[in-house]
Amino acid sequence: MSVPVNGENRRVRAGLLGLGTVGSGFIKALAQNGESIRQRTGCEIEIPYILVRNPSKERNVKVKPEQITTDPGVILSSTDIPVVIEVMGGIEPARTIILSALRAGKHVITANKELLAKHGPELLRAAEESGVQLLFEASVAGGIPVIRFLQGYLTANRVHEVSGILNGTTNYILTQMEQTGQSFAEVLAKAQELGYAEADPTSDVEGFDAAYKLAILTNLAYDVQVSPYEIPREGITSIQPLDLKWAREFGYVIKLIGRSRRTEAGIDVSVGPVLLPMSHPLARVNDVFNAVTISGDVVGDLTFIGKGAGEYPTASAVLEDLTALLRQPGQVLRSPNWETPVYPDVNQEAVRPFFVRFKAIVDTFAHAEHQFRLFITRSGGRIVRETGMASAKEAVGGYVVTGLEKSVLQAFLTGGMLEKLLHEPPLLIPCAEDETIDCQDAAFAAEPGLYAKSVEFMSQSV
Ligand SMILES: NC(=O)C1=CN([C@@H]2O[C@H](COP(=O)(O)OP(=O)(O)OC[C@H]3O[C@@H](n4cnc5c(N)ncnc54)[C@H](OP(=O)(O)O)[C@@H]3O)[C@@H](O)[C@H]2O)C=CC1
Ligand SMILES: N[C@@H](CC=O)C(=O)O
Repeated sequence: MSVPVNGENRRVRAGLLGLGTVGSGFIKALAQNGESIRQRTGCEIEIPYILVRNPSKERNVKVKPEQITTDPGVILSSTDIPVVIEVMGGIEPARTIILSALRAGKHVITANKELLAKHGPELLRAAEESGVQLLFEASVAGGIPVIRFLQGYLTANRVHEVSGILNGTTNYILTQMEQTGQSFAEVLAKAQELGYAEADPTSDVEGFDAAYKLAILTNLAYDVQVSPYEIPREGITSIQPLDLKWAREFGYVIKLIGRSRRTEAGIDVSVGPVLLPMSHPLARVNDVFNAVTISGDVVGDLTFIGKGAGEYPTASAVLEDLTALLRQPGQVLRSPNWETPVYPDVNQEAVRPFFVRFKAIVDTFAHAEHQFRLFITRSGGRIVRETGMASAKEAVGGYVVTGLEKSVLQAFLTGGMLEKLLHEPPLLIPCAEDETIDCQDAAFAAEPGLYAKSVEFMSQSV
């Protein structure tokens, strides 16, 4: 099914699947910029049908009642609708509808990272077989054109690393918890209100959403197929305002980072919280902003920063995909090749600094801490930063430990005697490799006690 080429001054009908945060943003942005899009592409965009689940729901955007439908068939069977825009989310029925649209010769634009990460190869194959485009700029990092960059520009480079802040909700939560001291639950509710979070926010806070996006970026960057199920993943639900406060006192901020790197053994890929030194370029990327750094062998490092969620940034990516189709209805971007499955290289064990926090009732804390110090010294590690506080009932300590592998620390913290002494599971977060730690280690060696601060027991509650 063809889309009119530039300059034909024709009307293009697109079917919209979903009228939630992104769908409404799309309609509003189209109303705002439809005329300038027409001038630039020669096409007037018309949305004859919008698929929703609940037709009687009140909408925060103006659409005509006759546009609303609950039947995807009206869009799929219309021969004068060459483009389908899927912003409904979830796997089914989105997968079946997109496959039907592609097989019916319609171009598809989607924001659905979960679907792409889990079923991307099947969808891309269907698009190729039908000679149509499957565009998905909005699926990663909201308004940042990172897909376009990987797929449309970086063809001559060999990319060796892709990393960044890939989830707006968690970045918003971490920033707001630190800056306002509000609880996790309060800030999450605000992120939902702002339209940043997924329909089930577990996907955001447990790191699934970032893993889907990282799988898409990894597949595009290295022409492989990494399953999101294989990506080692940790979320932010165990992080408390106190951790963010102490991290800052130690010279860090906590960010949820997705990172994939080509190694000899395959792809080293992971999603999880990391303490970034304040000097790190991503340390100042706050609130709903995302950042993606791509490292190519010829170009070096490129970092993109922009809003990663919310109605307008995401609508912008969807609308840009649509205008790209109108301007260039043939092959818009390099065909992705996601046919070679690779398994993440999960055996990477780096000796790097780690932030550790544990809590115990006051009576047992001193014993727990003594065991911890003994273990660190005997294992050849060092505590280079420490702090703590206590109330009448419980005490908590925060530390930066160097010289040990994660598995060694983890085995001690979660197994055996220490666990029995603790109030709640301990927190263990890696710190980004950075020269400052080495410098501080040197100072610490020269002047013991300069950085290791004795635990202050305060009367305020923990
Ligand atoms: N929110 C964001 O910032 C971003 C979201 N995305 C992705 O965009 C997609 C949409 O997200 P978002 O707009 O936030 O989601 P919402 O939950 O706000 O909206 C989903 C819309 O799809 C409709 N819908 C859902 N399931 C069905 C179904 N089975 N049949 C018919 N209609 C259905 C809903 O109908 P009804 O209104 O009647 O319930 C609703 O209008 C998701 O894939 C998400 O991951 C990507 C980037 C950013
Ligand atoms: N829930 C997602 C929305 C955009 O992809 C996020 O918070 O990043």
